[in-house]
Amino acid sequence: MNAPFPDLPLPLSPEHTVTPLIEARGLSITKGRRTILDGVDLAVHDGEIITIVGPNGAGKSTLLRALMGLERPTRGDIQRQSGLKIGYLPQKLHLDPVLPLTVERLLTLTHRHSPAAVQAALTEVQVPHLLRAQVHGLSGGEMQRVLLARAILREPQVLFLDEPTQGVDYAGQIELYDLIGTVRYRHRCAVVMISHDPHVVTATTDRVVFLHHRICCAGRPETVTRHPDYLRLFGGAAAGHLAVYTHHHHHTRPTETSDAVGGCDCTAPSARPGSPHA
Ligand SMILES: Nc1ncnc2c1ncn2[C@@H]1O[C@H](COP(=O)(O)OP(=O)(O)OP(=O)(O)O)[C@@H](O)[C@H]1O
Repeated sequence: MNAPFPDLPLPLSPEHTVTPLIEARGLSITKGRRTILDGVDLAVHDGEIITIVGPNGAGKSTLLRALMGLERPTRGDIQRQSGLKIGYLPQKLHLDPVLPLTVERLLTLTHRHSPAAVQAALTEVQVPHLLRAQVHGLSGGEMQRVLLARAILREPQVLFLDEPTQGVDYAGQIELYDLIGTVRYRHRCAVVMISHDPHVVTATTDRVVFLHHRICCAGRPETVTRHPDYLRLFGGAAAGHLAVYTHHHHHTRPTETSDAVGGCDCTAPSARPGSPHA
């Protein structure tokens, strides 16, 4: 596994370590009587890869959508750098299974891009041959690469990826995470992604945020994966996998990421009134 562009230090410039691209403070979202997010503080800095992990229904997609501005906070606020350009790979794309749709058309459906740009994006995600393929005939891994191409075509400053490796086998997942790492360097963008498989992702990320409606712990992958709350939910096997698949990217990170923070009460469901566990 080669580290892409290992000589390029990140974050990209000192001022970016000070002013985040996006910052959520005390973010809470309730739907009906359910608390989906509860007092989440999270800053996204230029050039970093943040991975949000957590069990089903923990609020990961809701947090991603809130950071993008697609969900309104019930409490707290989210600051976004003005004119911020984002790219989004959604968890589900609702496409009419009856209508024929080529990859080329999918990539230009909502935004105009030159044929050269479309071809370049497909080449970057290593599926240049799929330009004229029908979307409905793509494999899971091909579809995720096409959706990644669609997201990077917008030259985003922040790339939001909601489970980018779903439907992809284990070896394919590692390749895809490597590709995401390369995209981050090539496009100089931050990446915020959700993963269901903390085993694989930990080595490709600068910072892991372990979410269970609130942030249970956050920090560098090797620290979070040893956190008692993390081990309680994902099991000790996670730490073992980390040893198998480890990158050694030599770049700097914002200082706040240097240690795991936080403590989770997710094993004490009824601890707080109005908690989502109640
Ligand atoms: N509009 C809504 N109304 C009521 N509940 C909702 C709504 N949207 C999401 N939820 C609930 O909020 C919880 C968090 O959903 P979310 O999709 O953010 O979780 P997640 O961590 O991404 O889950 P998964 O890993 O299964 O994709 C879920 O229990 C979901 O059913």
